[in-house]
Amino acid sequence: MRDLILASTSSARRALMDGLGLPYRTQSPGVDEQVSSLHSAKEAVRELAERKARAVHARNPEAWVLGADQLVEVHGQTLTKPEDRSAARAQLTRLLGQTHDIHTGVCLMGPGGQLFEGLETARLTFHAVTPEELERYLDLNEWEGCCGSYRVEGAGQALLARLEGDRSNVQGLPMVMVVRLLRQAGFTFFERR
Ligand SMILES: Nc1nc2c(ncn2[C@@H]2O[C@H](COP(=O)(O)OP(=O)(O)OP(=O)(O)O)[C@@H](O)[C@H]2O)c(=O)[nH]1
Repeated sequence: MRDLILASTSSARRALMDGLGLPYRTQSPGVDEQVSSLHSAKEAVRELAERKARAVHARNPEAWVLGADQLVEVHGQTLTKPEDRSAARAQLTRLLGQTHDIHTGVCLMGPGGQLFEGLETARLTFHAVTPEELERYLDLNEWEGCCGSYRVEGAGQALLARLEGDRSNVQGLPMVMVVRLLRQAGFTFFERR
C-alpha cells in the first residue's frame, strides 16, 4: 500500500482527506511561507504548495506527499490568515458586498521525485452586511486559521451570495483536482483493507 502524507497542519484539509477514505498520515510542512512580493497570488500558492510537499518529501523520500497553499485575492490585494480579530474585521470588511477569488495550489510529489500539480480558483460574492452583523460573525471565531476570515462550511455560508467553483477548494483542498492528481499518479480507490 502506498504511503501517503498530507503535508499540512490544517484541520479543514484533514477533514477533506478523511472524507476521501484513502489511508494517509499528516506531517507539518514547517516551511517559511514568505514568497517574493513580485509573485502573483497564483504563482505564490503554486510555489508554496511545492515548497511544503518538497520539505516533507525530503524527510520521507519513499512516500507520496501532498502539499497545498491558499490565498484570497480581492481587487488585486492578497489576504492570508488573519493574526487577530482586528485583522479579521479588516479582511471581511474588504470582502463584504464584493466578489473575490480564492486560489489553492496543490502539489503531489512521488518517491522518484515525480511531481503532479495544479491550481484551482473559486469565485465568491458576499452579501453586504451591517457592522453589527459583522461583529456577531466575528464573535463566532470562525476567522481563526482561515485565510479570508470565514468558514464556508460554517456559519460563514450566511455571508455567501454566490459561489462559482469547487466548494471544497474554499475549505482548503479542491477535491475534484486532488482526485485527478492522485489518479494521474496511479492511486487506486475503494481498496478492501
Ligand atoms: N474550515 C475552513 N478553513 C478554511 C476556509 N477557507 C480557508 N481555510 C483555511 O485557511 C488556511 C489557508 O492557509 P494555508 O497557509 O494555505 O494553510 P495553513 O492553515 O497554514 O496549513 P498548512 O497546510 O499546514 O500550511 C487553510 O488551513 C484552509 O483550510 C473555510 O472556508 N473553511
